[in-house]
Amino acid sequence: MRIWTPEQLSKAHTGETALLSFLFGGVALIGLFSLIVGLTTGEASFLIYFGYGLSKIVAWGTILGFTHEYLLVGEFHWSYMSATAALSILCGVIFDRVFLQTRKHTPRLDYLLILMIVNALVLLGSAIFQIKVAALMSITLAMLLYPVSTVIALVRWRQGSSEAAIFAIGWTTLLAGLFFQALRDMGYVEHNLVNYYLPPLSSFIELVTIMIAMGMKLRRVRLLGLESERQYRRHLEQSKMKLEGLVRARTEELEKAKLQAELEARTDPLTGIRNRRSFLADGELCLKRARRKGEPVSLLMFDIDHFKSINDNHGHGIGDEALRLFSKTIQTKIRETDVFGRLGGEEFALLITETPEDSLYTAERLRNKIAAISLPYPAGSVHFTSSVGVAHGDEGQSIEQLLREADRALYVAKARGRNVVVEYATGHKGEPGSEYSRQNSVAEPA
Ligand SMILES: Nc1nc2c(ncn2[C@@H]2O[C@H](COP(=O)(O)OP(=O)(O)OP(=O)(O)O)[C@@H](O)[C@H]2O)c(=O)[nH]1
Repeated sequence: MRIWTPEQLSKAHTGETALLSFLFGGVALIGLFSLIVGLTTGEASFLIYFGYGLSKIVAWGTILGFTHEYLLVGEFHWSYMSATAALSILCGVIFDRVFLQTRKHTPRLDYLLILMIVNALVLLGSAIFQIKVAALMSITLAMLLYPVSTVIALVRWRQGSSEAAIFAIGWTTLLAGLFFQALRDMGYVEHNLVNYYLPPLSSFIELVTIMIAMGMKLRRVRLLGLESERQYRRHLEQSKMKLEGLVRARTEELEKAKLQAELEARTDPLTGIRNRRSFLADGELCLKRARRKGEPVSLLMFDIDHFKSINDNHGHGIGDEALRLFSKTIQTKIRETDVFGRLGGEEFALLITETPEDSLYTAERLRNKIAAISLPYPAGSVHFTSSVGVAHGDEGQSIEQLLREADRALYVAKARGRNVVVEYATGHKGEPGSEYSRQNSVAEPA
């Protein structure tokens, strides 16, 4: 028993009021802060924490007697304390499950938390229906199960969650406060002002500590989000580069295929020289260029003599080889600017920028080279000759006209016994028999 002087009483009352304002104000502030963060970030744990803070204000307000003093004046009943304690336990355990993600990471221990929730509901029911025995049993079980959250927090810490360690400190502080209160209520600890407010203070410290743990978790989640965003961007960049590489490679492939297709469209597959279409196109260009420069142009048309008999006597393979050797021989003896092509079958054409005399000399030279070809054959070698018709582009003819003229000269060459050069003489047009003025006895130019 202690007798207070009025000053002592006033001083103690002021101190008590300051402490209570600090505790309840602090809890209210934390609750409000959680509500705002929960609403702005959409984080469920902050909203539940707001409920937890609110339930603490109600529970401690009732346990410390303020509810009966100010709200339910003259209506004290034990069940109020049980009901508010049940609500506080309920909110606290629901928060633990969400914050520590026990269902996902510690599924077995999670059953104990579910048991705590069920027990809290039983306590609430006992309070509502005022069944004292059930309430006492339920509150005792709740106290026994309280350390489970600390154990789970330590397990989660071992699993790598650093904020779980802070949570464990906070929850253990609360445990210590509740244990101390139980000792005090059972008479093991002295009933004084400090001991009276120690449990709510520990509950307050728990609330602050867990708030820190929540901040840590929020930061970690934010960093994880940033990291995964960075990884996603990097992945996107890599995919983009890969795709660009693929597109580039595909474009190059298509470009190559296009060039190849163009080449094939212009080339005779057997001899590798221009085909008829390509010869006509390039020949026309060559004609125009020569006219623009004032250069003379001549067209030489070749036809291998008795080619059918080569096929018939030695086989089609040798015939093909003869065509290849023929075009190779001509190709190696002409200039790069000359236009040479296979018109079809055993017929070839060559457009050269030379004077009529020089072109006849070239025709004769080439005819001789062809006659000298020796195509190896298992039973010896194959020889062949070629007749040549020459036309000169001196009257502005088109390439087709020149070809027609050279073809007529070639026809005469064949008629004259083959292996000769015959020139289409434009100057004698209209005079029958005299238009093919020259043959293989053309004189070499000086
Ligand atoms: N091996 C082979 N033969 C071909 C090819 N193209 C055409 N020929 C053959 O060439 C021969 C041409 O025969 P003709 O038009 O009668 O002429 P030719 O036997 O040379 O007689 P002349 O021209 O009068 O001297 C035909 O038998 C064709 O089948 C080819 O690409 N390869």
